[in-house]
Amino acid sequence: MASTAASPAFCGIPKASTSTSRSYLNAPTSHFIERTPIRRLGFAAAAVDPLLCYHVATKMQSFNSSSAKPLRGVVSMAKKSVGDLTSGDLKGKKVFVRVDLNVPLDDKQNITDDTRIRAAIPTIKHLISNGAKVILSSHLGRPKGVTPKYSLAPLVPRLSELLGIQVVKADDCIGPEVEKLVAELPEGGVLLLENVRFYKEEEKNEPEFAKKLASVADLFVNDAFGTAHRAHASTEGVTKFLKPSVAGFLLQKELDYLVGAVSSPKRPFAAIVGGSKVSSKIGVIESLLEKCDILLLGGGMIFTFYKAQGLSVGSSLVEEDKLDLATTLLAKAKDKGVNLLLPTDVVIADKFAPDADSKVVPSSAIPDGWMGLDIGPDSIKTFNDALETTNTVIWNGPMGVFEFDKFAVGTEAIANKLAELSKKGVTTIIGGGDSVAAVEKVGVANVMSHISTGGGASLELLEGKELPGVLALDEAVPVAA
Ligand SMILES: Nc1ncnc2c1ncn2[C@@H]1O[C@H](COP(=O)(O)OP(=O)(O)O)[C@@H](O)[C@H]1O
Ligand SMILES: O=C(OP(=O)(O)O)[C@H](O)COP(=O)(O)O
Repeated sequence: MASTAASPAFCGIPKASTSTSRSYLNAPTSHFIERTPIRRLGFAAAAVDPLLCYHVATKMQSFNSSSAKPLRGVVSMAKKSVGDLTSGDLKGKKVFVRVDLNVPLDDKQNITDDTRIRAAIPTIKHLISNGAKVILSSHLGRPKGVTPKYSLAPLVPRLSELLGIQVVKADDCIGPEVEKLVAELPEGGVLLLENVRFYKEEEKNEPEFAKKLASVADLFVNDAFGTAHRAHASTEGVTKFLKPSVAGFLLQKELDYLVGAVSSPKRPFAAIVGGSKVSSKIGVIESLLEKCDILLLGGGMIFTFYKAQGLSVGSSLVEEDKLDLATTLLAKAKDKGVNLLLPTDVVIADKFAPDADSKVVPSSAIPDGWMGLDIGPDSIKTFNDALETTNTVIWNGPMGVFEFDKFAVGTEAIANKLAELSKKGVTTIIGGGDSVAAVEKVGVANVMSHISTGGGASLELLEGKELPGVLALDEAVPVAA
């Protein structure tokens, strides 16, 4: 399924050969709005060297955006790593491992991008080779209760193939069946629990639920960087019941790069925010205004801003309860002198489909019944000109519904621009499953400075927020000088 030719940027992870766009063409609209369908990763598997830096900076504070000096206030908080654990710590031990296997599945439950599975492998292999009994936990999508299409069952064959052993799958994530399967697990065996979000207690981080999850294990490894910004039972709650609780290799690598990159960015520093998780990400814009010199908005994010300005947006994606926030953000950008650019033209469609009728219109002229699915050519030019002046760019969220070729132009143009800038020495950071999928689709992922598995997580890091899934982990024992 996967080619074996690993590019330098992918640091040893075999690259998937699956197509990422066609497989979404038959997906219902809700698929695109509800969850991020494509996951890609860069560096993760790379350095699974236990002697890597364990000092993970997890806490950042505000800094002055207008300053050309390095950003200040990054506090380093060293976290214990799975690489710190000896064979003696692991052999025969039941290890609860939180991974982010939130991969896209097509209508037939085929995995259309296995990057996040591949990204999880190094930590799991390390545990297996040290004789641990591995209990894997993940979410998939945003199910409301038990929802068969969000079962983790379709992941078992690929996981088994990549690990070279048969992974056992539980039908639940807690309860007697799980206890029995864990009891039967041999040293070096792997059990995959069912989607942890089938329980509402997961996202509520209910202690009793966390206790039940933890009850089958001896220690905890968190390797789910893409979910590290969520204080959920399986990311944060279980740490109250499992000691040690340590960082996995992927989590560690992501933080090592991202914290360094955003603590002292070369300026001008630009952020590009798009995609469809508007309510999750619009709040990030406020803190980006404190940190960035240029802010470019695209994707499904923009219509809430247009509507807040009194423009009609047809049937485009809008978060009605964020209109006031959008107005405030526009005013704040002006006050702070941040160059916040909204697209001046958009590609609109008469339906959410790859074969929709489409046309380019000014942002102020979206007719009723039409929806904006991409940024237009004038906007691409304006965005490219603004990006030309930058020295660091972080991008999360596609500029349009790039899964449909007709609406992929804006996203592909930005991907190409960032590739061009990267080759000239600009630091380019791409975060989020779909954004990374987009640069992959264009074939320029390899030239970017950093490819991250987490969109929301990387933005929250940039915001200066503490990631609860990291904060809850044990602190590293200081190394003697
Ligand atoms: N104008 C738009 N309307 C609806 N969905 C959009 C629009 N622009 C982009 N999207 C969708 O946003 C999704 C990605 O959003 P998001 O999950 O926030 O990004 P990431 O996975 O990179 O973090 C894609 O599936 C894309 O189709
Ligand atoms: O896909 C994810 O985040 P991302 O789209 O921000 O990269 C993670 O799996 C977290 O999913 P969530 O945003 O449903 O908590």
